[in-house]
Amino acid sequence: MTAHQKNFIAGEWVDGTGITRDINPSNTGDVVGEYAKADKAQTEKAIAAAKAAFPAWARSTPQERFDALTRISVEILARKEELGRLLAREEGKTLPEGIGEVARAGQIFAFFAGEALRLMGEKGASVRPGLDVEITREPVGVVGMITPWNFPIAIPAWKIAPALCYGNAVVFKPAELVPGSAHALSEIIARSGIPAGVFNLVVGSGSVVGQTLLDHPDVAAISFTGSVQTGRKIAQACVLSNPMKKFQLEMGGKNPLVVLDDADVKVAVEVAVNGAYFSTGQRCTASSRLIVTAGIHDRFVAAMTERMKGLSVDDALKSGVHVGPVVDQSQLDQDLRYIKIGQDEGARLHWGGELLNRETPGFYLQPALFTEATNQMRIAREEIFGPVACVIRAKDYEEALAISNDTEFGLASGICTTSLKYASHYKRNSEAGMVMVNLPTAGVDYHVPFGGRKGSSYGAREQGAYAREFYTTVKTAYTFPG
Ligand SMILES: NC(=O)C1=CN([C@@H]2O[C@H](COP(=O)(O)OP(=O)(O)OC[C@H]3O[C@@H](n4cnc5c(N)ncnc54)[C@H](OP(=O)(O)O)[C@@H]3O)[C@@H](O)[C@H]2O)C=CC1
Ligand SMILES: O=C(O)CCC(=O)C(=O)O
Repeated sequence: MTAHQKNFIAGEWVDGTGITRDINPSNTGDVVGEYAKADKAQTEKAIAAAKAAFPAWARSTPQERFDALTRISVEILARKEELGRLLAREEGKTLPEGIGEVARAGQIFAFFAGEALRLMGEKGASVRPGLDVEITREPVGVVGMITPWNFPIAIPAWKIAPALCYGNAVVFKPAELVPGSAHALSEIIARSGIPAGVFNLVVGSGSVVGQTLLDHPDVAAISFTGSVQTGRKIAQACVLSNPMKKFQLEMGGKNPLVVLDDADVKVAVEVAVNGAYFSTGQRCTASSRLIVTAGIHDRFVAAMTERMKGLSVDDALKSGVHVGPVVDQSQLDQDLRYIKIGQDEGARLHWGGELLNRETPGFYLQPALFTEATNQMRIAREEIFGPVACVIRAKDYEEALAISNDTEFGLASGICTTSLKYASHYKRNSEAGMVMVNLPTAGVDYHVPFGGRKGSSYGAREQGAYAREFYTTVKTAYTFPG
């Protein structure tokens, strides 16, 4: 077993007060690594280091920030196979999915390297004679990042890259389940030339490290992705802290995919299988409600079942595998609990849903498809976060749209149709932050905004140039030249 990896605080690699073990969900006998766990005092040190380093970094030139972010991007992209393997081994995504996610992280850093050069202010005339008005953007300060396990490198990248780009200092708390990718990313950032203290890694639990970030007055902002339950706690803590913190929350989804009578069945099945089951369904953008109109329903379900029979569910690192394991025992228990709930509610478990034995001990679950579900059932209303989807029959487009919007979430939505009229209508009327036509609800570009409505998201959008809303604060300056 490898020696344990350390946290990065004030430019030094430091030991923690405990150890967390990173377990491979494809083979629970395989320990990916051991990582130092920080406590409250160490988290406070990281915050103090970030606070001390912030003023100089805030005044660094766009060229310095461009250079550092470019170096990070270049190294991530050069090592995408190796890092993708680490990611697949610790999280259970398939190897191509892992490599794809790492590449996306590298591209995100490249994008924000360019953004450092593009940040401009505005200058205008005052409504009062002889005065000038300038509007500029300044960094927010120390930003705490609390990230989930399902995208161990892309989500940290899309928070850390814009934070550094706009001159903020960072304290990064990854999910305890996936410290390996977070540590590898932190090593790359540590050698990028960014001054000591500007970036800090503190691995540890949400209740200790996360809570310390929330409680500390020197943390100016929190960027969070994870469950709705934790998101609510974070919102309350940020509002009650003194001074109040800026915060953004990216939370759950119960994303609908509408399949209309006029859809190309082959396209619809590919879109649905990808959206519902790839990355083991562990995406907040996953399509877990398949809303299918009556005229295509039976053909769609039959073709979907055939396609699902051909999915290979196995060790994430094996070639040719389509669906890797569930991330851990607790998530697997949640998936199985919901499969039972669906059956008890009267939905029909049409295909899959059983535990699978493979060569190595892992959390293998056959992707599950429910039919005869209604939108009132818990399996259609609550986020399961696993390879479980349900088909809901709709009589026509209007009913499908109404069901699609009848949810407390609003992250992503999709429609499969060959009709321009319905595609356009759906894009305008779907109550989601991201709408896809003939494409899976999951899988997005890195240079455009990401986020949702209703219970899915709170605060400014992430990714693309829109990220500057969260990571900068606006200043309005008036000058009377005399
Ligand atoms: N929408 C999304 O993108 C995601 C949704 N989920 C949903 O959440 C469920 C549970 O997953 P899980 O990873 O446990 O999600 P959580 O919301 O519990 O965790 C997300 C992050 O928040 C941290 N955290 C937990 N509690 C606190 C707290 N009190 N204060 C500060 N930080 C905290 C976690 O730390 P740590 O875990 O290290 O203790 C982790 O880094 C999933 O089954 C799924 O339904 C999960 C991941 C992503
Ligand atoms: O769909 C994607 O590519 C991103 C999804 C995501 O960020 C998430 O599931 O947490």
